[in-house]
Amino acid sequence: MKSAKTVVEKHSAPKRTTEEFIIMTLSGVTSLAVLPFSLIRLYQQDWAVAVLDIFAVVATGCLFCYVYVTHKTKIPGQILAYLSLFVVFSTVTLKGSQQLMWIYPALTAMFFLLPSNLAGIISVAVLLGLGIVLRHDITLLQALVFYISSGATLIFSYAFSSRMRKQQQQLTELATKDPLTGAGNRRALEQKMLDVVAFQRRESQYPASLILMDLDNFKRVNDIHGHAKGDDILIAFVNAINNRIRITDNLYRFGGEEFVVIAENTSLKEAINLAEDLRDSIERDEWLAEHGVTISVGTAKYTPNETAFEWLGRSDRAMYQAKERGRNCCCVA
Ligand SMILES: Nc1nc2c(ncn2[C@@H]2O[C@H](COP(=O)(O)OP(=O)(O)OP(=O)(O)O)[C@@H](O)[C@H]2O)c(=O)[nH]1
Repeated sequence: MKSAKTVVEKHSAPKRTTEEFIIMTLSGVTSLAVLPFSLIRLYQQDWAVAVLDIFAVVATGCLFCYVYVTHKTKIPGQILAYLSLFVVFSTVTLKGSQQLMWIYPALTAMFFLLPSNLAGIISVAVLLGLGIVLRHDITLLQALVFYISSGATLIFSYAFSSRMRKQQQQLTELATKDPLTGAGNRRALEQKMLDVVAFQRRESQYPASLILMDLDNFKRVNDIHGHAKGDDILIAFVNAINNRIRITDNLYRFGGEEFVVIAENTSLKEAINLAEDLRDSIERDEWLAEHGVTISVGTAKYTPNETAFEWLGRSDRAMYQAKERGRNCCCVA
């Protein structure tokens, strides 16, 4: 059994996610890049385009500040994507083909702000729309150059953004999942506990409980059946627990044969019932029973002003109590 003492207690400043970085870069650059043009349009008294440009500068500036302060990205990303297209489309409609080159950065940005397939569909629709708007303004050869160059931009952006998202997902899994069992790893557990404790300090009316499970006499199980079978048992155990808990509950591997369920919005009574259900489902699992697998369980509800370390420590002590009572049972802190 591992000690609970190494759980990180420090609240580090939240780091910027890739999405935040992308939206802040795009909105910041757009705001600064369009600013001189809005001033030129004002100077030229080209009011319609000046209003559009000033609108783009202010809106993208606001989006930058909003993401900087709140760290939220979903809605700001969508707004930025549609806003860029709207401004480019409107400027081309007002000023003609001389404004067409703005479509290239707008198209590229779309693929990093919206899901790749949606961005692809919208981009094709916008390119067709621009073709209709400019049908009397450009020659056939110019149209051909425009469609081939914008099509190439579109394909490149699609390929690059899809690949980036896939790699990002793989990296996230590597950083947060236990490679053997697929349960959340210790780092993910620590982060989740800090998040839950922070939430509990704001919204204490929603109870949260920890259920700490330790496989009994696992050393002996390994000695009898071999280490490889021991690994299979850990995988089967995680599958059995995942089949029983709610989708909103989270299962983490805390140490070698020690696992934690964080049950949010769950009272102590409900958590005690769940802990007993989990213990029972492992005992009743035919294959696990064949290998003599049982678990000892410690349950603790979050109490106000407690740190994540203290909370986990209480559930750890409850689990030790269960071991002392002869194993294959549940105790409450
Ligand atoms: N197969 C396998 N075994 C592991 C893994 N991680 C830890 N273990 C084994 O789990 C065993 C844990 O042993 P102990 O901490 O002594 O605890 P225990 O034998 O389960 O005894 P109690 O917890 O007191 O019931 C050790 O033999 C570890 O080698 C793993 O990833 N795979």
